[in-house]
Amino acid sequence: MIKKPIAILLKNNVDKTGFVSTILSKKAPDILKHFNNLKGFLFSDIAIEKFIEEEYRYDIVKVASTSNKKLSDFSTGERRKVFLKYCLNQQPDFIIFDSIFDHLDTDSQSELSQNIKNISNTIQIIQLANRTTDILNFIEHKYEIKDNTFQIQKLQNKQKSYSSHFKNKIPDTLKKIDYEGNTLVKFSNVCVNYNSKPIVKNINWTVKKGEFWQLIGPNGSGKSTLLSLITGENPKAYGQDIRIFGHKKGSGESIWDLKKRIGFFSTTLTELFSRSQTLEHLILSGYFDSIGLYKKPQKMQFYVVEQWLKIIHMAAYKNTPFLKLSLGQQRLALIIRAIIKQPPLLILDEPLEGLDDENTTLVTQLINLLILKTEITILYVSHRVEPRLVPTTIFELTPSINGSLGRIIRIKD
Ligand SMILES: Nc1ncnc2c1ncn2[C@@H]1O[C@H](COP(=O)(O)OP(=O)(O)OP(=O)(O)O)[C@@H](O)[C@H]1O
Repeated sequence: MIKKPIAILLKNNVDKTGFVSTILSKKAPDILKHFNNLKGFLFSDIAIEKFIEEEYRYDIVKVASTSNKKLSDFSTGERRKVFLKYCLNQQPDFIIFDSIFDHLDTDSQSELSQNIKNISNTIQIIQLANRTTDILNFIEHKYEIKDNTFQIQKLQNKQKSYSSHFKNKIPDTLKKIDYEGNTLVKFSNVCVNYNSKPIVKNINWTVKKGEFWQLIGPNGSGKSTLLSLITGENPKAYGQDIRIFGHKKGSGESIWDLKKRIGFFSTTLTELFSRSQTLEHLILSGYFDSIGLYKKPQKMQFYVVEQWLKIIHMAAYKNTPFLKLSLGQQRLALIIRAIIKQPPLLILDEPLEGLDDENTTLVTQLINLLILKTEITILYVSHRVEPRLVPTTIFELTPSINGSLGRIIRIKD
């Protein structure tokens, strides 16, 4: 008989990978002991990353074999959908679903919730969540793990409220990188195709100093593609009418000139940091726009990082190798890395994914403070509605057969 589904809330300081591996290696503790006789499968970002790496290393298509497309060529949301199919094909006795709503648009979130509910009739489900609001509403057995003893306790129903992490100010940086102009990004009739499939069509978009934009649209509509045209990582930018910081794309500006003025965070960034650098060095590398730390930072830069580590309650992890931190901690650190130099343009691609309730509050407060106290322009991508985050303007992508079309929605002046 299939036992009832259970949900476990984990704080970001919990070593989730370690916890999952105790279950999959049949060493599950406490109330999970009965899983030790069963075959399990993990549905998570980390599992997906492992398959991406394998497909890349052996140049194979393993997961989406029917479409013959590598996982890396799907958008983050699409990847999760094809991975779920693969997961079910393995016919496990139980599935651990981790952070299920991350990267999914609202329709896909409801579809997946319904799918998991149906699956739970035949396969035992363990849902791992970082945010209380993410726990599936049909799950009655709710628990929490607060630290790396992996002790499982009944989840308290009372929601905790978190006070301000900032005393109305953020750590100052050494020397701000200024941009004199007023227009940071200007797209005129921009179109992108991949393998002759149109992705975005005739995009007209102007981003000005101090604005706070949210980029929305369903999975695969082209949000990350637009951002990669700005950051200089997409060769499709050439030959288009795109002006970044007043320079026309392809007019001779170097990628370093561009990187200097942009702070960038995406959940996919974690994949790039494979060497064993410490948390402190990782954040410091934000001053130099490099993946590793190759220059000696100034004393003041060390000091600023120290201030930030205190704010995010991670001072004790200063010398911990970045890859030893939990995924939520890694993401929080990468957000601070993007902000540390206080660039004119800050791009945050799904900054709240994988954060627990407390860290979500922290990053929300931080974004609001940046908007209130600095001239930083923020482009922010999220599928979630965060009531505490109110962008000034929304750029919405709506898919069409000829590629997604853009629409601007002004919220407030
Ligand atoms: N290198 C590539 N080769 C082929 N197709 C690609 C490539 N990169 C992206 N695509 C496709 O382009 C489309 C847009 O992808 P993009 O990542 O910009 O979407 P998105 O709106 O950010 O999606 P999500 O919300 O799921 O993150 C998707 O259909 C994706 O499969």
